[in-house]
Amino acid sequence: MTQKNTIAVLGGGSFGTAIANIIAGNGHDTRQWMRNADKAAKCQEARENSFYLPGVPLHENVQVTSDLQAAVQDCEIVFVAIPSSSFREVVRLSAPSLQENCILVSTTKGIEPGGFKFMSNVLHEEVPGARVGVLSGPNFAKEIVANHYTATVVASEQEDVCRTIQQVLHSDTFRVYSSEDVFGVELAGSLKNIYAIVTGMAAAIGVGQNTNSLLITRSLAEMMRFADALGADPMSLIGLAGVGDLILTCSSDLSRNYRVGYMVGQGKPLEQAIADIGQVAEGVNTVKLIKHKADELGVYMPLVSAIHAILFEKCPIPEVIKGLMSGAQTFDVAYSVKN
Ligand SMILES: NC(=O)C1=CN([C@@H]2O[C@H](COP(=O)(O)OP(=O)(O)OC[C@H]3O[C@@H](n4cnc5c(N)ncnc54)[C@H](OP(=O)(O)O)[C@@H]3O)[C@@H](O)[C@H]2O)C=CC1
Ligand SMILES: O=C(CO)COP(=O)(O)O
Repeated sequence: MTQKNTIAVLGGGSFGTAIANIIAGNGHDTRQWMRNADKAAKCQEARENSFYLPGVPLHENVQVTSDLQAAVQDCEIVFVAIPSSSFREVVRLSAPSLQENCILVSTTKGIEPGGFKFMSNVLHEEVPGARVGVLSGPNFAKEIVANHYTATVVASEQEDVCRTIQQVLHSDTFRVYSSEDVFGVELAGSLKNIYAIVTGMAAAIGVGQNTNSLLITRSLAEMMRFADALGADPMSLIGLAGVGDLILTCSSDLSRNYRVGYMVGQGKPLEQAIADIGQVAEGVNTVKLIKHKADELGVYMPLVSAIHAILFEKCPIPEVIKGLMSGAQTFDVAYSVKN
């Protein structure tokens, strides 16, 4: 029998709601914070987040509130499921009411705009001395709440943080693997969004399975090259947070990033595609940041350059594909366990 905790989830979107339901289902007192008071009241009253996960009952142990300080007060653990663009602002506002020694876990798969900081960096900066973890893996919120068998990864430099989060989230349908490589896991979760846009676009122009397989595999090669250049362990990219999430989001229109790519592939302007999704697609901002970093470091990332050219440089898709197909034919596998 695991200990009963008081746990907050910051974020009223689909993933925050899915995580809150898992925690509550394991018997913990769960508070879900959302910024919009009307939405919070409706969710609390109707026992359903009809805005992001319609038709899914909220577990009775979930209390929804728009009062941030009340949400985090006395919590042993706080999950932060806020888009990267607002993540720092929310953590900063909550900081004064956080219990000393509480565990902070980011579920956000993105990089802060205007710099190159991951959410674990933001948590450490805003709450010095915090015990920090990150959660990432092939985890569509809709499938989690439908109880499809799912696994994820918690990464932390502190082993007891991983163990606690594993206990809090483990259920009959949800498994949590651990990792010490916070940077590798965050990098994986952020990078895969870019390639979900690429494969979504490819699907829209009618490519076959050969092409999809080519794209996913070469995406992984780029991800590993980039991780290596940044001093992360490329091998972390072959776990659930890397390959697992890459396969998931590059193969399904449940992915919002994939859907953005699909719509742009059909000829819709990027801004319109983002508006039509109505939820966060982190990959759009991540493309810009990774392209800039890859250029700075001299890392060869042809797919990142290609999608950047299409989304932000107005390059026609057929021309970009021609460029990709006529590029240098290099080594297939650049890493070996023997090295
Ligand atoms: N959905 C999924 O399947 C998964 C998502 N993730 C990651 O989780 C993170 C959150 O995603 P998800 O829940 O899906 O996102 P959604 O788009 O479903 O929801 C975003 C939520 O963030 C809130 N929000 C936006 N801006 C602010 C702000 N300035 N202050 C406070 N709240 C704000 C929105 O509030 P409002 O409604 O008021 O606009 C909404 O509740 C993302 O980084 C995503 O990559 C990870 C795994 C799976
Ligand atoms: O990360 C996800 C599933 O693991 C969700 O992907 P999207 O953000 O593209 O919807």
